[in-house]
Amino acid sequence: MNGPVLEARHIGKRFPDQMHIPVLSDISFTVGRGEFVSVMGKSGCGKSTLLYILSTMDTDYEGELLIDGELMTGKKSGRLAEVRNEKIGFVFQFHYLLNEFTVLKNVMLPGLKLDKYSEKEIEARAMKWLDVLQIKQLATKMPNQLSGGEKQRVAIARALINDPLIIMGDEPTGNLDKKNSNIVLDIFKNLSDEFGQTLFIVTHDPDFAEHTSRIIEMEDGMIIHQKNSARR
Ligand SMILES: Nc1ncnc2c1ncn2[C@@H]1O[C@H](COP(=O)(O)OP(=O)(O)OP(=O)(O)O)[C@@H](O)[C@H]1O
Repeated sequence: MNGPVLEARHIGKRFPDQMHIPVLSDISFTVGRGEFVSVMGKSGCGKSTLLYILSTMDTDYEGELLIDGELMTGKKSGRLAEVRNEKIGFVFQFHYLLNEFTVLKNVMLPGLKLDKYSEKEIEARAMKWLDVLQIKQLATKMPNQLSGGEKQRVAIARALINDPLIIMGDEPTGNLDKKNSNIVLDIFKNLSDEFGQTLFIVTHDPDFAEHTSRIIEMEDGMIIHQKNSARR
């Protein structure tokens, strides 16, 4: 399909214990193929809540969500899990690598859950991404032998293994020092520029956001501003 990768239509959210205060109100936007979008806003403005809805993990919201032109709202949990596994790659603030497996196996795991590629292909793809991210030499290491920045690069390789339509990130540089944040930012820019990867990243960091192609700015659960950055 050639329509938007992601489309939010008038999304709203209230938590059951605080029904009178909307945490999100009337959030509407689309993300097109190959866009590198960042979402900025002060702590508590609703960024993580929004990402949880966009990634289909929270199904209790107002409005509609479409991924790759398919309406997600009201879909059964089985279909939502399929869409998550096939179309979305996740990168979080913490890497969530499994300490009992090697780097290579960690990157391969989401691929092994799907029938999309054979095990041999998954291994080749994992090695390709480890190479692109310049951590191929770490393939046989265990996660606890890596630095924080290296772990986050492994997490990015893992997010790429199923050739996702979109990568969603929740503060992926939030736990990194400046040097490693810049490495991760360069990786995302490279994925966007060289591979046409669509990226949707929640961040606190204005320096990071400045390098994305569009910034969605939120305040008190609403979008207050959207701007295309100077980058393109
Ligand atoms: N399960 C919940 N029940 C009730 N209120 C919640 C729940 N989760 C989040 N909230 C409230 O919703 C608002 C938005 O929270 P959210 O975590 O989405 O903000 P955020 O912009 O991601 O913040 P941060 O940058 O600190 O991660 C906050 O006021 C928060 O207290």
